Amino acid sequence: MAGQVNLAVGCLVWIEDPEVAWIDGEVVAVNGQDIRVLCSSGTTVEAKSSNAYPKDPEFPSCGVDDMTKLAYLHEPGLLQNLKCRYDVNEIYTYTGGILIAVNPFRRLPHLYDNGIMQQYKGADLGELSPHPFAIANSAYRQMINEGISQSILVSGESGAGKTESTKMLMRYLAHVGGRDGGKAATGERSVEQQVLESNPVLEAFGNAKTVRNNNSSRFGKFVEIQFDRSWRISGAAIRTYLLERSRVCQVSDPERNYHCFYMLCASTEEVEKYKLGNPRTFHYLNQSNCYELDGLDESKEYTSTREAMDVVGISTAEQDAIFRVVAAVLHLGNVEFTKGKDADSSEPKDDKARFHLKMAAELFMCDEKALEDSMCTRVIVTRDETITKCLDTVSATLSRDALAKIVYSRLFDWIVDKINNSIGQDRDSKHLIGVLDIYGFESFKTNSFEQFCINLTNEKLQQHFNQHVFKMEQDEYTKEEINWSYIEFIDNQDVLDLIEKVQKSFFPFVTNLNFSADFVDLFILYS
Ligand SMILES: Nc1ncnc2c1ncn2[C@@H]1O[C@H](COP(=O)(O)OP(=O)(O)OP(=O)(O)O)[C@@H](O)[C@H]1O
Repeated sequence: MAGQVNLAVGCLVWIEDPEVAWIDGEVVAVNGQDIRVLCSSGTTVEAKSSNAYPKDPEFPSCGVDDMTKLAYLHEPGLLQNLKCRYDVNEIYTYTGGILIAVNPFRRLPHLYDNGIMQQYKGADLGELSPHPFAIANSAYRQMINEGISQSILVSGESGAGKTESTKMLMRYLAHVGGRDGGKAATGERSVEQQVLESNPVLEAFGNAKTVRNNNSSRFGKFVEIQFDRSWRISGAAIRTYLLERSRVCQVSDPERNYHCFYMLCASTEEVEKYKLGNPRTFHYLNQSNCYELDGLDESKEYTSTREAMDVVGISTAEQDAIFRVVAAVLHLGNVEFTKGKDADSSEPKDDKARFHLKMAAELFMCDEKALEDSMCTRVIVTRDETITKCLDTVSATLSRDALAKIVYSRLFDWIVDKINNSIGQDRDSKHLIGVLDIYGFESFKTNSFEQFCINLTNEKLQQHFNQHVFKMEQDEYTKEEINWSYIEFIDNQDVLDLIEKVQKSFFPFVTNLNFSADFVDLFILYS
């Protein structure tokens, strides 16, 4: 859009600003490609006309509830609209059939009560103010009217509010499709209640404090809500993707490891039972100086996580087993290595390392020597023989961390399976609504491989968004025979090539861990 409009004195424009992103003003002089702009802040700036974007003089002061109503669809125009709405507490805005949510960072309970849910029931998309309830309602209606399953994608940067939005979508679906009365009368928990109640458990093991978000989901989640012939919820399944495994043994300041580690260390009884202690004494936690979260009592969190586990059908014995593994992972991280007797070999460094090795083995319920060997040696199987090769201290440490990551991610998968078994799936269901909450990414100098994958998938989503919304608008204009210059939407080949490369290089490794099915699905979803 920039540079395509002839600017004359008196035109209103947007100019990029390094501090506030965009500033608006009026063109007061034009000299070829150079323009002088008197900004609304009172300053005068010189700019190239090719870098200026036209500003709509008739832009309504409270903005518009659908971006496609804007005169100019460029970045400053979209941001201005979102900001105007945000200033009057309107955090939701449509772009065609897509809902944009701006994180309010404070509770707005009046937006989500039962009365509001009731209002959206049956209303057409666009009839009422933009809202996640409207999106969920539209998916539910379309499923009924067209008889086909629906999916809702929730995407955005870390801390943008995806999980909160997902919870609102689920609450609405539970409201319109739930079996109120029925099971509740018998004291049994309904499917929708169980799906909502599984959140605290998943968050305890899959969420962590990051720079952006104190409760950041470090995994992607696809919740499938299944419906019966009378369009009532009859089953559900939670599928999780791409748990950030590297966080188990690598945490950068001021972030934290997964919440469950700190909760466990705060429970006096368990600390004694599992020979734990202050989080500062564990290598997997003390790489960062952040141990506490403002306003959060970890020992209370531990109790509520166990209560939430009761609710989703995880027995007390299973809960004990889960936390035993969490404690074992902490002990494992403290097993340091020193050079062994043979060349390029290694062994536990000292008595302290031996103690943690013994504890880890005890808690994993495995043989101590076998656990040591699994870290200090590598077994190579050839056609003719089996060779056991010693590992030096660096390789043994890498083996230890790999083991911790695999154990933790398997534990997470086990918990998800357990929740799914308890909720129960309706194998006969022909219709479902899927909600995909793909976890947010942050751009750091050294992103982990998991973050790299997420960035790729989000980039694909972004492309999908651009193509879908603006292509839809173009089609609409064509239908109405409005003169509209075509934009050609070309898939970003670089991104496609990169995804292909990642798939090829990553799958053999992933297959070893039995995660291939999830990855294939994920990539199919976005490819
Ligand atoms: N609609 C909302 N109302 C009130 N607070 C919100 C809302 N959306 C987000 N927040 C606040 O922002 C925080 C971060 O939101 P959320 O956890 O949903 O982000 P996210 O996009 O899922 O992040 P990540 O990808 O890191 O998991 C929440 O803990 C909450 O405090």
